[in-house]
Amino acid sequence: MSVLMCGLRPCNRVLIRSSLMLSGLCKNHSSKESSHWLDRDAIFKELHFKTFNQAFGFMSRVALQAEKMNHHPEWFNVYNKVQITLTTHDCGGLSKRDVKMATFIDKIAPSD
Ligand SMILES: C[C@H](O)[C@H](O)[C@H]1CNC2=NC(N)=NC(=O)C2=N1
Repeated sequence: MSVLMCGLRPCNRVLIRSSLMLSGLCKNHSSKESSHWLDRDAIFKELHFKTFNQAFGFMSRVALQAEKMNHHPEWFNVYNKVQITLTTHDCGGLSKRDVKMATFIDKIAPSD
């Protein structure tokens, strides 16, 4: 954990981490010595909403942005919770598109 990430809000830490990693552009740090567990470069966030309708409305906005960017989240929704994983499948790791999508999501997501 770099000194940059200590003391920052989790979402800022994640964005700082992904920006640091992106300096190498799409580096895939998959661990070769793992016992077949998938180790991937991705960023993850869980969002909570007051209602299912608000959660679904948020997902609709992200879906439109995903189509506009041609960059789609991996996500799971149950009732008022949305779990989002961002990674770039074309390069098997993180790219600037993930940071752009995460920034868009942070702008429209409800504050903690
Ligand atoms: C063919 C199509 O343009 C590609 O598969 C796009 C679609 N959406 C995508 N979404 C994500 N997260 N990563 C990709 O590499 C990607 N590639």
